[in-house]
Amino acid sequence: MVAPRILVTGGAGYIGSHTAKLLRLEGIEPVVYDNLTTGNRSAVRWGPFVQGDILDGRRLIEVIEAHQPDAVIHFAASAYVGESVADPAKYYNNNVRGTLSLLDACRQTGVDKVIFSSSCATYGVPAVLPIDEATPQAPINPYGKTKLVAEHMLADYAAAFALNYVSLRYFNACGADPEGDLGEWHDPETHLIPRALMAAAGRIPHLEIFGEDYDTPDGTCVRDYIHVADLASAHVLAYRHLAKGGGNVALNLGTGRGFSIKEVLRTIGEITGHDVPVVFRRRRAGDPPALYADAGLACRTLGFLPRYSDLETIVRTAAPFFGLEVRS
Ligand SMILES: NC(=O)c1ccc[n+]([C@@H]2O[C@H](COP(=O)([O-])OP(=O)(O)OC[C@H]3O[C@@H](n4cnc5c(N)ncnc54)[C@H](O)[C@@H]3O)[C@@H](O)[C@H]2O)c1
Ligand SMILES: O=c1ccn([C@@H]2O[C@H](COP(=O)(O)OP(=O)(O)O[C@H]3O[C@H](CO)[C@@H](O)[C@H](O)[C@H]3O)[C@@H](O)[C@H]2O)c(=O)[nH]1
Repeated sequence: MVAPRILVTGGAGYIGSHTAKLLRLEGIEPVVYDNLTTGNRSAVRWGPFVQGDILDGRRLIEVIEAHQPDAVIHFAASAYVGESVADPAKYYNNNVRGTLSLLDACRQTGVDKVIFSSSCATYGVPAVLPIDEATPQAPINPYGKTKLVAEHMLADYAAAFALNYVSLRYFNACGADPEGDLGEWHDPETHLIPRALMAAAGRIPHLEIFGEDYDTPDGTCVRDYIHVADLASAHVLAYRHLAKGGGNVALNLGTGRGFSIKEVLRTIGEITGHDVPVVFRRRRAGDPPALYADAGLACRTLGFLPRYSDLETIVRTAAPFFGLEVRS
């Protein structure tokens, strides 16, 4: 039997590169399609690389015709909440227009399975926690709105054309490849855990904490931190679900536990032996106070069970990329 092949848009990025590695280990060839705006060429090591933009529909069709993938995993997007508030045009263009361009290329070439990177940012400020998939989706920032539009596009294309999909609503991706091959390499880096590790390592003078006056137990934002290796495994499971004729579905990918910024910093101090120097700033626009998942549906539908997503393992795997030793 010929090995399955998957087109991985955004496969040079953080979550995409970890997923490409796992696909290869699982006997599936990842063909990475990425414009390298935030991704790294050096992170593409487990299959062919094509440099291209999802907005370029003609090129997408050429690449799909050349490689004949069985499915697409669609990571490529602009993905910063704060930036999306300042520059919504960038987000509507890349995330909405880009996804439309990709879905049209799939339709024209007969690719009928799509796994999409959605986000808990589509829920906005939920009335009830934890967030299950029936929670109303009312995003409060342009980034979350573009992800919600893309989810709607998938559902409408699936209803009208021969398309099957899984939308995966990730909570906060973090950590690094447990074997040390890949990490989170963004420039500039904006995410909490890498910024905190940079501050602990003395690479930046301090971590800025955006808001200490939220209605949360210690006043800082609460998030559900899910290890990137667990996210990668969910994509393999989602592909297998579609390959065996499983139905269209949107699933939360989280742990079910929320941690405040201060709790994250405490774990970093314990594991690395370095305190994180902090300064407090005002709230960042577009941030909900608390987000954590009810992750039961992904478990029931895909058999998804996080293995690496405790804060200690997250910090242990990520810290070495910032030159920090971890305590045994
Ligand atoms: N990091 C998180 O916590 C998180 C949480 C929820 C959802 N997501 C979603 O997961 C996906 C991957 O996120 P990430 O953290 O790995 O981000 P990332 O920035 O590391 O990866 C995105 C990749 O897409 C590529 N890309 C962007 N626009 C493109 C375009 N027009 N054409 C081709 N390639 C393009 C980038 O070069 C990069 O390699 C995104 O869709 C993001 O919205 C991320
Ligand atoms: O230097 C920093 C960086 C972040 N934060 C705060 O830490 C929390 C987490 O922020 P960040 O790591 O930037 O993640 P999110 O803004 O939650 O967004 C990430 O997680 C979302 C799901 O929650 C994804 O959809 C996005 O793509 C991804 O960037 C937020 O309260 C931030 O305000 C700080 O206080 N200081």
